[in-house]
Amino acid sequence: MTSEETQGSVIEMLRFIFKRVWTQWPMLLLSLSSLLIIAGLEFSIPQVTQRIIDEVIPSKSVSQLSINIGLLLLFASLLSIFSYISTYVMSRISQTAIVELREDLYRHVLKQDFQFFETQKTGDLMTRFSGDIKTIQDLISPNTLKLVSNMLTFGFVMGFMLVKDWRLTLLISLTFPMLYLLNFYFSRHLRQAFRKVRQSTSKINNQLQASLTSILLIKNFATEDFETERFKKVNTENKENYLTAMGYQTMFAPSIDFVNYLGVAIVLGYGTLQVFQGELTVGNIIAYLAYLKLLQNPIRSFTQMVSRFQQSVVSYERIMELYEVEPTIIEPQQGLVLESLKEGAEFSGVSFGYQEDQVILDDVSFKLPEGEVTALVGSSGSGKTTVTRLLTRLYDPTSGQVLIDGKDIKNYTMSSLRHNIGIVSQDVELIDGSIRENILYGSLNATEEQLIQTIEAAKLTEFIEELPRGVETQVGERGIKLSGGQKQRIAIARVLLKDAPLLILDEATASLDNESERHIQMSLDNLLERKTSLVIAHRLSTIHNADTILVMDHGKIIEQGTHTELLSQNGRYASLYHSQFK
Ligand SMILES: Nc1ncnc2c1ncn2[C@@H]1O[C@H](COP(=O)(O)OP(=O)(O)OP(=O)(O)O)[C@@H](O)[C@H]1O
Repeated sequence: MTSEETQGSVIEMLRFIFKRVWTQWPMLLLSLSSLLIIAGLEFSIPQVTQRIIDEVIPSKSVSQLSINIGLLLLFASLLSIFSYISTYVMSRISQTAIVELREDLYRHVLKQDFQFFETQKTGDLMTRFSGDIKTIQDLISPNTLKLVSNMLTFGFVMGFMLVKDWRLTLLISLTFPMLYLLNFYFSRHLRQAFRKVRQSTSKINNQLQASLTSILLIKNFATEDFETERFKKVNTENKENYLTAMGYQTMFAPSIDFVNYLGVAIVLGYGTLQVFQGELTVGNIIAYLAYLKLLQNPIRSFTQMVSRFQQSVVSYERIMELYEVEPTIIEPQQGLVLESLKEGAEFSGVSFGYQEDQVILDDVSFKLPEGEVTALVGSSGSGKTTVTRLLTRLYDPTSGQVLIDGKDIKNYTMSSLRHNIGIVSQDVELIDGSIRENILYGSLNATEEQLIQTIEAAKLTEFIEELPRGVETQVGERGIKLSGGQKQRIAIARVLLKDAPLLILDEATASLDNESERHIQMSLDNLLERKTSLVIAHRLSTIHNADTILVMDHGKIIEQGTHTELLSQNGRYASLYHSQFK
């Protein structure tokens, strides 16, 4: 990246931050006015010191001394009070801005297409939310504001010194270009180094996330050492990147210090010569040394800020990358609200691929008539789950239409469409909470009575009654404390309670033993009787009674009919069926 691009990003970042803090302008104004007062006070204190040395000491006047010491203490206490105000107010501004940013980003990320989450690494997303936002938070900090107050003081002091002794001021100013060059050199390297640190931190998070979510796989295959070795690699990479960054950062401060001492030497050397000639007083030199510090402070904190800026720009860009992603599955401008299902759903000439030039569904057409059970069977990978993803608009077809009640589903608002569809999928997803929270998820207004009826219908009553804490039992992260069948039944209960008119059961009875399957099948049959449904099953025994069975192969519907019709056709369905029941 060229330095112009870097500057562009810095300016964009500052604009971005400014927009976020400006909404709190009264607070910001309060903080800034405190800073102005602080700058004035910092400038005035050396004046008092100089007066004591040059005027009070020769006059030997105790009353003058008391007045000046009193003034010094007054300035010092005001300095403390205003520092407190500006720091506290700035912390509030920063916290408020960051909370809003985090919320905003969360909302933006949740809005993204399903595909975004399938391709994005969770660990990387987490780093952007935690680490990168924290870096921006550090930038909107009291320390940054301190830089503003230092700069104000710098302005006061430079003006004053130029008027007092322009030659000395110019001599000190000679050190400024050196500081600029040092800044320029280090900032470039620091920026690149911190980008690498962030990237390797993301890798660590990804690896952690991947192994913690696949812990069962790791245990079963006893791959702990293998995983630890992989972790060691990314961890070491992170250490090396961090050390490179630290190398630059630690070289940075001493180089700046050296140039600062050069300034001290100039003031002492030039100032003492002037005292020899009677042009300056000792008080002047002491005041100038204090002022030199006030000139150096901003540069010192500026140099610290440079590294913070480098990190922040990297983080800012990573956050912006997230903001720049826009969902492609979007709501219509004035979407129709799907109230309920009247005619049913239909796939009309639908083709689809997850990537360009990929054909997963090839000109698929079929109907899901209202109130009927339609079953979808076919070999693994033939595209059954993909059909359900198009029906719920997780993806849009590349060509053709998915219709509900005769209208393309793209016309409906996303929430009304999804409210009308209930899904029990292959991979049951439970939230980390109680059984109650899991069943009520999505139907928060359900009554206690409805909850009990649902538990009964899903054949969960006995299981729940045996638990010491009943429905309040925590299911553990990702339902780890439950059996596959229990999880499945909770998921079925959740959909039962949602009471959506269109149901998708994707291998809904997959993890159930014969006993529970019979139980659940009964309640599912009751449920299906009144609903329009699409049932995906590998076990053909579960779909005998379906009104229509669709047979899918390599993304095409190759047969269609009732169980008896399809058996008599002696085609693909018949051979699948016989292979399961011979
Ligand atoms: N997110 C994805 N990105 C790319 N390809 C995918 C994705 N999801 C599925 N596929 C591919 O699409 C094809 C159809 O997958 P799908 O899950 O629809 O099959 P299925 O019939 O439901 O299989 P199964 O019965 O095994 O669940 C498969 O070849 C699969 O590899």
